[in-house]
Amino acid sequence: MNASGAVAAAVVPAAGRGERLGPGAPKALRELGGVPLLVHAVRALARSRAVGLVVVAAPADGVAEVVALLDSHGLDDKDIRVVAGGATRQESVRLGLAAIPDEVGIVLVHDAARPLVPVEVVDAVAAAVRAGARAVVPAVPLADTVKRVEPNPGGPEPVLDTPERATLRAVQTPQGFDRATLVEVHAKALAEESAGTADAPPVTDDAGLVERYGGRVVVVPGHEEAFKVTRPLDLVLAEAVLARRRAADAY
Ligand SMILES: Nc1ccn([C@@H]2O[C@H](COP(=O)(O)OP(=O)(O)OP(=O)(O)O)[C@@H](O)[C@H]2O)c(=O)n1
Ligand SMILES: C[C@](O)(CO)[C@H](O)COP(=O)(O)O
Repeated sequence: MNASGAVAAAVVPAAGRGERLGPGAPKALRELGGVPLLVHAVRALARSRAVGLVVVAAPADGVAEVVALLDSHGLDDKDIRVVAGGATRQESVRLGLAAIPDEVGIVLVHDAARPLVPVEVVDAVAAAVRAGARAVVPAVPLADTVKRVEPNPGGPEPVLDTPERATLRAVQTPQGFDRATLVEVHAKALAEESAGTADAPPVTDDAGLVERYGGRVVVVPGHEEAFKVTRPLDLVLAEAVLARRRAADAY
């Protein structure tokens, strides 16, 4: 714990291209309400008293730009560091993690692409790790029925089965970890990839790595406004949510 009472550091992977959002700047630098997604995401973390340090993994050719951007949005008084991200989300997280001082025991990983996560979710995830869980994910129940299919791009896809919806959750970030656990699973994954012995498909989140190596992951309630800006319609929704918050003077 540092002098401010904060117990956790956060890694913000922000080095993605945002291909699904369409042509333009890297997604983290695209604007929502006139402010880059990354700035919203960092502010959301900085609002939490649990978070004492934020490490941003920026596009590799955009580190100086991201430093200037964060400064110009008044975030220069926080402990925020910027490192070069990698070719995959997993690599960006690993590079961010390497920049966290050894004494930090709890690490949150939060997508720059989830700009509107409420501070209550950040606090709840950090509190669950502080209470002893090694890996914590916020998640929400699904609104749609989900079917597993045999992929057949461009054609009809035979349905294999329908998982029971009550047992499914859509997983968000920040995900929270005991630091040693997160460092260990990232190191194992890197070793397997380097040796060419990885025998499972790449994971899409950090908790997935913990699961892969036999660790226990628990879910806490997420929030519908913590959705990820992935496709153009998500940006339309995010603008509406932000406008509502601004009208309510919450921003
Ligand atoms: N090489 C990468 C790829 C992704 N990310 C980050 O991981 C988060 C979640 O990824 P996603 O939303 O899938 O972002 P992109 O990879 O940018 O999206 P797309 O797949 O549409 O290109 C984002 O904050 C993104 O910037 C990252 O830091 N480094
Ligand atoms: C980490 C994540 O946001 C949890 O839902 C998600 O797995 C990222 O996946 P993506 O393929 O990078 O969109």
